[in-house]
Amino acid sequence: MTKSFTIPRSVEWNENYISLLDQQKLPLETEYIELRTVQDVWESITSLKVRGAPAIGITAAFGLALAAQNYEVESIQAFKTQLQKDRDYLASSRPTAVNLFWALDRMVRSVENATSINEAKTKLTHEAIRIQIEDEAVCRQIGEYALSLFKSNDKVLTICNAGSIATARYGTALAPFHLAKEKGINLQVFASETRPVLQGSRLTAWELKQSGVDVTLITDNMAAHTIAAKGITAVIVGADRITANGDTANKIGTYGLAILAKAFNIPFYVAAPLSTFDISLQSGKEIPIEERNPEEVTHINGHRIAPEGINVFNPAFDVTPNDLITAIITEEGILYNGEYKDSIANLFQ
Ligand SMILES: CSC[C@@H](O)[C@@H](O)C(=O)COP(=O)(O)O
Repeated sequence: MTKSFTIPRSVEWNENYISLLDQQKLPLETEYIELRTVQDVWESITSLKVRGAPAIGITAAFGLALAAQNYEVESIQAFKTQLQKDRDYLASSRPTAVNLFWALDRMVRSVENATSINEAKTKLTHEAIRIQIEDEAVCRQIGEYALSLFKSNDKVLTICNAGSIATARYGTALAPFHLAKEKGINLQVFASETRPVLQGSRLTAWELKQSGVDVTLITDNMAAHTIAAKGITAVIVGADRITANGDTANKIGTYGLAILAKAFNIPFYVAAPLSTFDISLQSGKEIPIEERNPEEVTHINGHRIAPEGINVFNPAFDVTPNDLITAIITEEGILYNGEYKDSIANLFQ
């Protein structure tokens, strides 16, 4: 029996505002907020109301289109100067997910040849909509390729939320689970809660449950025991930036799961669109890793759980070296360990 896809879009364009699913409020409230200024957009990205690499890029693209609608400038040159300023401002909202810069730069490029302000405004809106529509198709294709790596009754571990709400639709690492549900294939998912801000328990558990996927929540420190006790057959994760050699930045904790997968001799998959690759960087050592507010570690839901004045280290991402990654699943196909340098270069020729 097939089942249709029910997860709502997390970002919607509405001509003079952006409607955004506030991911900070999930799973307790499904609330949409209205972003009306470029500052609203910047704040929503920084505060994780929208998060997940492709969704950040989509929101920023709409943010630039939105900002440009209100420019009070007299010439197309002045328009482009203001656009570049807003591009740089939005680019400062988060440093690690390369989709943010990819989407913003694509927006700026889309008006390179515009000769009038009206033409440029229309082009920006169309480009942002295209970025969202393309991402949905890309995610579905990633899901199909990823699903081909699993068999019925597999038990798969994931971390963070690389799901529908982190993209235009379907997600990357979660796409195969949504598609399996549509096709009536049974996959069992184990979601790691993902401290400090709990994207696994708040978002992945919510999203997969909404979709009717068989999902079990664990805390992050239960991963090794769960792999052994439940017979996990694979790990799949998303990505925020993949360098030319296949090194992959993703949510903090991903690297540890890759080491566990190797220790247990099970495959470790990364699922990501081409917009997440940064081939200007040769290795993961060059990826800027965001460090966030210590309060994310010392507090849960506004409640202090650590002593006042404690030293805190709060990196939001880690980098998994390419040799620990069994395969990288893209919309163009599956890239395998040992060939990343060549296969990634080929993708961008
Ligand atoms: C399809 S989303 C891929 C990644 O962006 C995701 O795995 C992740 O690490 C998100 O981190 P977040 O800090 O929630 O934006």
